[in-house]
Amino acid sequence: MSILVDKWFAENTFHASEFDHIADLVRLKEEQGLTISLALPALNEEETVGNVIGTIRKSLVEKYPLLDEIVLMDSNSTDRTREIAESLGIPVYIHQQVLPQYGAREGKGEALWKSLYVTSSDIIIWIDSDIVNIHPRFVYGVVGPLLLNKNIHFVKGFYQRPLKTGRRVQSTGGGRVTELTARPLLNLFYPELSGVIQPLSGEYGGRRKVLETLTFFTGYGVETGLLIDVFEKFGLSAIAQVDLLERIHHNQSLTALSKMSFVIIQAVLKKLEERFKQPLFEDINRSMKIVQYEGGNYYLEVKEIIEQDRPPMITLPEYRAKFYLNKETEITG
Ligand SMILES: O=c1ccn([C@@H]2O[C@H](COP(=O)(O)OP(=O)(O)O)[C@@H](O)[C@H]2O)c(=O)[nH]1
Ligand SMILES: O=C(O)[C@@H](COP(=O)(O)O)O[C@H]1O[C@H](CO)[C@@H](O)[C@H](O)[C@H]1O
Repeated sequence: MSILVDKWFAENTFHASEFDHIADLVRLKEEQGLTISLALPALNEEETVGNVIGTIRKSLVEKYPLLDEIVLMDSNSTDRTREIAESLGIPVYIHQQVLPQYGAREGKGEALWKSLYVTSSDIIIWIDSDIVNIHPRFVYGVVGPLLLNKNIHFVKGFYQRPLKTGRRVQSTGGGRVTELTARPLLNLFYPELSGVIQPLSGEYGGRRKVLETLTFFTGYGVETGLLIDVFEKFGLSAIAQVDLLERIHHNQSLTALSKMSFVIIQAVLKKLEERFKQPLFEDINRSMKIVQYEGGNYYLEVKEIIEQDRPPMITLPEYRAKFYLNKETEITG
């Protein structure tokens, strides 16, 4: 196993600087007849979303036509996120209003799942919209391996992760759920994925023909579930990772990340049930007691946190009608 992981790590780990001749990427994209969409998940990101959109669009749409589409997939923000995005002229969707016949669930994964439906390209890239040090590399670095190697179907970014708490910024320390929950669990149960440096990174993407076949967890389990599913269905060689240098984002509180961890553990347990084809954990407790401390007193806040998933987008008739109807009629005549 270790040799397999080391070989993968050597062969499928890239650096963003390998792809900074963006004109070459555009040429590769056109030679392969591919299109590329960027979907931005956002929940109350008014502080950063405008700079994220402006920076990426200036470099990767206006200067170099690498991206064919940029959309914002909003989670019903209550701040100016949508207003800012609309003022910059990009399509804005509220995920709760997309495919309403399937209901609306809270969460980042729901936004990403529905972004498959509203975008149209062969390759979909996601980046978080709370990136403080945004740079085009967060997108072209993920696109690069997909254009370089047709056998790579899914690319994850990785980076140094400073941690900003209050006014203090430490050069490392971020990625707390990654280091304390996700990577330990993957090392325990999916050691083949132990070479993935940032399994939870929000900067990643892949080919539509792969992503549309995967289930999506609707909350913060989405990254974990997709990574495991791509590995299980397409193999480790279908996955690559790219060094995006450093990412500074809005760090959530430890309490918020404790809930995120609770979700990610559920995601791994669900994937284990699928691997062993047995309902191993269906009766586990999903009502979390969260310790709160206020005014010198402790109390327990009880919150039910159940990570749900959505079926592969390809199973939706609405999706097939949008992407395959012509092909189906071509075949059936
Ligand atoms: O229900 C949600 C929760 C989060 N996000 C977005 O998903 C990205 C990552 O979320 P967050 O920053 O909360 O996670 P963290 O990076 O702190 O783990 C950010 O762009 C959020 O705005 C979203 O679109 N919908
Ligand atoms: O990597 C992590 O531990 C968490 C929290 O990061 P920080 O400790 O606030 O830097 O952030 C990631 O996790 C989320 C759940 O997968 C992703 O949605 C985020 O994009 C990613 O930043």
